[in-house]
Amino acid sequence: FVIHPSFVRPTFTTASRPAVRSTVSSPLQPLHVGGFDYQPDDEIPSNPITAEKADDIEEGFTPDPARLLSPRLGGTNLYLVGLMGSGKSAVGRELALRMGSYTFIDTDEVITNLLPGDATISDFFESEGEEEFRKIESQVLAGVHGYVRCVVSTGGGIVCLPQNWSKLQTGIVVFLDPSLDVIADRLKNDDSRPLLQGDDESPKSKLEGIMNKRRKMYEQADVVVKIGEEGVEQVVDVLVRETHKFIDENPPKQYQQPEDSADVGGDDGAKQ
Ligand SMILES: Nc1ncnc2c1ncn2[C@@H]1O[C@H](COP(=O)(O)OP(=O)(O)OP(=O)(O)O)[C@@H](O)[C@H]1O
Ligand SMILES: O=C(O)C1=C[C@@H](O)[C@@H](O)[C@H](O)C1
Repeated sequence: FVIHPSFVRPTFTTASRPAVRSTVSSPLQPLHVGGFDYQPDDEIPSNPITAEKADDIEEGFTPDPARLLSPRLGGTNLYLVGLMGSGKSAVGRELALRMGSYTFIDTDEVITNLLPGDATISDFFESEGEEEFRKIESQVLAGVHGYVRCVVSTGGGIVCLPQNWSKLQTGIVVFLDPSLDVIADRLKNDDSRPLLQGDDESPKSKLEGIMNKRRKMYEQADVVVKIGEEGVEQVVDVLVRETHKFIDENPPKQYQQPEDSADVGGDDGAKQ
């Protein structure tokens, strides 16, 4: 497999390509509609999607909180991390759809599209090894993080390389955390995850070994979504609620004039 770095760019499946990051001056925008307890009279930012929703509010319609996330994020990407089978792709796709103005990107899919012919990630692992895969994955993440308004489903091992965190942390990182039993059950008939192949150990015990090594890294995420038996829709609901909460608790930093400079030339508080 030879992948030239200049080809490591995401290909967008939606008609519109997201704007480049340099157009965003402030990552998180405050929203007058705070979390879920907005009032119908509150001002909604002038964005075609939320403006349309504002009319709905006046008619007593409750807007989808997922829609309300977009203006609060101001273009900031959401990165979903977690073990293989935790639902990053299924949940990420549904989330982007419900947010309305966000594009879904799956880094595993971007990598697969870069491989020749019908080659799969498992083929790449077999022929080039995990270390080479991690290099490509890092390059893909470096390409993806230059775009805004994306929900990014990442490969399960993306958290392992410290340099990837400098990219992930330009966005909000969300850890999807179902139990290992749930994951093992979801993947029992799926042979597309190379790290779970081989008869030496059961898939569940392999998952356990991988999780033991990675849990500390996954838990660096900004938002943790514990998952039981919830379906994809419900997981999106919880993710959206927890992300609103995260933004409430971590409001954008406003520019503040340093106290000293505000006093320059004044009568009181002047420096001696
Ligand atoms: N909450 C859920 N309830 C039921 N099934 C789910 C749920 N989330 C995901 N699934 C199913 O589990 C399987 C694995 O999910 P998915 O491919 O989204 O995981 P992933 O985290 O993206 O995995 P990988 O990192 O290996 O790509 C899929 O068949 C998906 O439809
Ligand atoms: O957990 C992992 O290391 C992996 C998860 C998948 O998403 C793929 O990125 C690949 O199979 C490796």
